[in-house]
Amino acid sequence: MALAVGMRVLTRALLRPWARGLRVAPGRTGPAAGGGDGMRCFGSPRVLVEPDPAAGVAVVKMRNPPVNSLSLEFLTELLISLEKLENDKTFHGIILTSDCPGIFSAGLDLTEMCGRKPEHYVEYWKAVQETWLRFYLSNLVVIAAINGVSPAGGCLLSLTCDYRVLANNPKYTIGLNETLLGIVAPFWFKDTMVNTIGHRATERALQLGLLFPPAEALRVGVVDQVVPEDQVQSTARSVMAQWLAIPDHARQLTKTLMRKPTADRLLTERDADIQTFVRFICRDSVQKSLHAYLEKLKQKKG
Ligand SMILES: CC/C=C\CC/C=C/CC(=O)SCCNC(=O)CCNC(=O)[C@H](O)C(C)(C)COP(=O)(O)OP(=O)(O)OC[C@H]1O[C@@H](n2cnc3c(N)ncnc32)[C@H](O)[C@@H]1OP(=O)(O)O
Repeated sequence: MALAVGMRVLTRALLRPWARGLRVAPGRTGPAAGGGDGMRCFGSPRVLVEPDPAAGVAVVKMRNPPVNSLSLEFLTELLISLEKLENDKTFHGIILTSDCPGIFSAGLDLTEMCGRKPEHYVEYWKAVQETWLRFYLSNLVVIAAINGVSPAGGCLLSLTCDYRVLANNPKYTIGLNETLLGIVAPFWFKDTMVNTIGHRATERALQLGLLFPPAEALRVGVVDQVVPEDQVQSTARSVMAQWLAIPDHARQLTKTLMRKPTADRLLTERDADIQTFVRFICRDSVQKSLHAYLEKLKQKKG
């Protein structure tokens, strides 16, 4: 309880400067808006929220084209949407999905980690930490409907969810591929993966930077279910119904029991983790690797 309140205060303090100037998307009644009860879609430029109040569920669609890279602004908007839904007693569950065809999320925004000042890296890393903490510890049931490729930070975001449904498309790979970029997944990325697939599988996946296609992702346990692409949303909804049928207080306390030790490790080492990130990302060799990787992505088109 104290942790939840502390985190809210912290989020508000962290978000205030970034949130300035954020526009709320004009409301419209969407197909998932719960029929005739008049509740409208809301959100922000990069996050569309489709509420279904009758079910107590909101579909949160990431729409930061072209690849839903997790920029500072996008993370801020995601956090604001999450907080808004958590504070509204109508909602007990969120389905996190993408509005960008074929891409769940390309992970952390490489342009936030390249050629910037150290102060920017501090601000960015705080936002990445906060996003992980808030999603990982959310009292809501959070289900990822993974309808696209999901490397690195995109995979991490899905690992904060309580359940992952992946579309069965061989292009939709998922994993923590940081080593392929010449960077190292921080301890809390690693811990989240260990909690999901175990130590040995994580050791292999992280060292080799493995991006698992659907069948492999299911076999190793990175995702809980693989379904035909046109059934991802409906499957996420039926899974949500099962989770929401459990007495909420018992489920929430159990989630906290399972996840708090992992979250506490980052909470106690937060500042040190920021320093580690900034020192690491400022290294010439790391900047060179990231620039070269971004260049390779751009040249792929040519
Ligand atoms: C001590 C701790 C230290 C460090 C820890 C740091 C942790 C980092 C974790 C991360 O998340 S790093 C990011 C890892 N992400 C990736 O490796 C994914 C890279 N992207 C791709 O593989 C592909 O873009 C895609 C498979 C996601 C999509 O492919 P496709 O549909 O063919 O699109 P394009 O490749 O043409 O990309 C379109 C456009 O978007 C830019 N872009 C792609 N990914 C990112 C990204 N993560 N950040 C920023 N920008 C990205 C790409 O450069 C293209 O830009 P244009 O200007 O050419 O349009």
